[in-house]
Amino acid sequence: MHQVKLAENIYYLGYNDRRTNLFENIWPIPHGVSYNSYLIVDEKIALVDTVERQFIDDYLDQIEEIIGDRQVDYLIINHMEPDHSGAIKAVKTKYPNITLVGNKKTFGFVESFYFKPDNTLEVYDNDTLDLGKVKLQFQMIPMVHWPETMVTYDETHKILFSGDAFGSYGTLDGGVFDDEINLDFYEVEIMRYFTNIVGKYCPHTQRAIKKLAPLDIQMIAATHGPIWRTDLDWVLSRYNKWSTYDTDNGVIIVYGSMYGNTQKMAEVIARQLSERGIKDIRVYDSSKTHASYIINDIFKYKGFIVGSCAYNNAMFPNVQTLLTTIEHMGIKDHYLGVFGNFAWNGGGVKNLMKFAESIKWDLVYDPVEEKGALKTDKYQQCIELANAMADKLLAE
Ligand SMILES: Cc1cc2nc3c(=O)[nH]c(=O)nc-3n(C[C@H](O)[C@H](O)[C@H](O)COP(=O)(O)O)c2cc1C
Repeated sequence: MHQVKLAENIYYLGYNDRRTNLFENIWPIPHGVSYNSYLIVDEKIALVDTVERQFIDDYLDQIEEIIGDRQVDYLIINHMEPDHSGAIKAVKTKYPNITLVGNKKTFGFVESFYFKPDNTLEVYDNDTLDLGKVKLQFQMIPMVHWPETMVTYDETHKILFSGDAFGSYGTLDGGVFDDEINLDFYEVEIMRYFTNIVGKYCPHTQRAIKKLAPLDIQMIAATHGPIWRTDLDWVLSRYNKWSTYDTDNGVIIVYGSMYGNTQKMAEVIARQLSERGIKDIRVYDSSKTHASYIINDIFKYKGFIVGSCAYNNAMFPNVQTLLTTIEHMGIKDHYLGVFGNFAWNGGGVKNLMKFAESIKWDLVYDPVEEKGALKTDKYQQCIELANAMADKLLAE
């Protein structure tokens, strides 16, 4: 097997998952995902995180191929989510004297998921661990994106083992380091990973970025996606932009429509936005496009216009699911427009307005609600809604 090294004695031990359709059983991963673990072979031997359980056998074989009959002394647990902690039990069984390195919260999770840990090293901010040539330092970055999350910094090689922070969807198809890969592919995958998985924790991400800023980081080795050793700014600048809700001047229009009346309103609004010079307009049918992609675009563009037909006194179910996810993520700082369609007592727009009240985005125009086919009066209001959105965006 190829041995991929980050430094003379630091090995990449990663696996590509091209079988799983939904990450966390929610988010589509048509281009798969990698689970990255790292092995540091020094006077002491340390693993940094493990892999998803389907890869356990080969993972243990790979470790043995590198270290022979030496023992692994430390397992550093930056993050306990099972896609990285899945092999902990197997590693402990194979190397029973191993010391688990984590923080106060880590070991509680180890007990919840696997076993009561007996041999542990509890670390705090700035604590260090000496492996011989390699000196490791620990920093806590809670809620990026679990409570126990921490990062491990190799002071000797200036490598940041960052856990899920700076991770990406997408398998590593041969290329492992950023300079081995055409990054256009990851442009989409890394943003979707951030917005889907870490997006709820933007303030925590900002705190983490500021906390890690004083470190001289020459390489970032995350638990998913490429290892960054050449253009670190590529990933750092993007994480910084997204986690500050820094959006561009575009509009996402999402609708829920059974028979096309709500869709028609969406088309009118989209065309008027275009006539006003807005170039980035994305129109999505909530039944067709997974929330993963729509949420991703909400992190890209400042304008969001949502429409729904009335459906059993409520809004269209797929729109409801999307809005619940957006609300739950607490995405901030957008312009909002609302429209819909009904036949008797409504339910769509009424409930869209509840979303508007709770999300507290800037509602640019009164909600537009048509009964059945789009007629002149409401057509005009769709135009005015689009104009109000364009006015806001063009004034930015
Ligand atoms: C299953 C179903 C449930 C509906 N529930 C409501 C409702 O609760 N209130 C209402 O005013 N109209 C209701 N309607 C009527 C639709 O909202 C109306 O026909 C609307 O024009 C559909 O918009 P669309 O063409 O975008 O699907 C319902 C229609 C269907 C088929």
